[in-house]
Amino acid sequence: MADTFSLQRVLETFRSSLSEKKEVYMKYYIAGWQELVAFMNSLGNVFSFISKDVVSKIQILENFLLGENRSHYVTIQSMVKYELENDLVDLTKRGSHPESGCRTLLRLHRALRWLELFLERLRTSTEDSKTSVMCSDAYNESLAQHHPWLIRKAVGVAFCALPGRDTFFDVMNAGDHMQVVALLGESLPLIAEVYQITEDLYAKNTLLELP
Ligand SMILES: CCCCCCCC/C=C\CCCCCCCC(=O)N[C@@H](COP(=O)(O)O)[C@H](O)/C=C/CCCCCCCCCCCCC
Repeated sequence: MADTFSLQRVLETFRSSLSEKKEVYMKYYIAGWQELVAFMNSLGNVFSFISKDVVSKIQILENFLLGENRSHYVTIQSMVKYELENDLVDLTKRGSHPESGCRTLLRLHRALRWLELFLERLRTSTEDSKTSVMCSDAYNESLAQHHPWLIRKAVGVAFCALPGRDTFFDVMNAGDHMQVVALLGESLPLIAEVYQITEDLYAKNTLLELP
């Protein structure tokens, strides 16, 4: 992974994650999250409890991707099929498979919706828009409904430490504000497509509420 965050690279990674058959390659999905975590780490220690959680989930998925059953973890579709056919998923309460690929990826999948909503707000924001408000509105509309009160409070505190809109635009390393807005316009449909494909797959297999 390169040192400097680049929105273009996130875009390329999510683009690479989609196969011709519209399956999602785990390798690139994870790589996309690694880029995003690198960005979050650059924001300071107040976000470390969030990035630690994402990193641990990435690690669980990477272990599957490199492990002895790796041939079943090439795409999200093959992972779901393999884990369900072999009873490797705790479907109603946590039991003998508390860290299945399906439940771990579901947590990142929900966060991808937050990202989509946040970036859309950033894309359409004006000079006086506040990143903390955009971030927390996107959070309340997505991830918050899956988090207990304590996490929601801690996340709310972290949002107050977010840098302003100009800093966000600069760290994306995509040129001036107009270029960033254009690149966000290009990236968002891709992120939305990856999200929707995963959402439909999980819905079809009744996996959207995995414990
Ligand atoms: C393009 C540049 C701008 C955007 C860059 C954003 C970079 C964001 C990187 C990561 C986003 C956060 C992903 C959070 C994943 C959360 C997964 C989760 O829900 N975990 C909880 C449930 O897990 P289990 O207990 O069931 O295993 C876990 O309890 C939560 C722990 C920590 C709180 C997570 C809060 C997420 C808030 C999302 C906003 C992040 C703000 C980042 C600032 C840019």
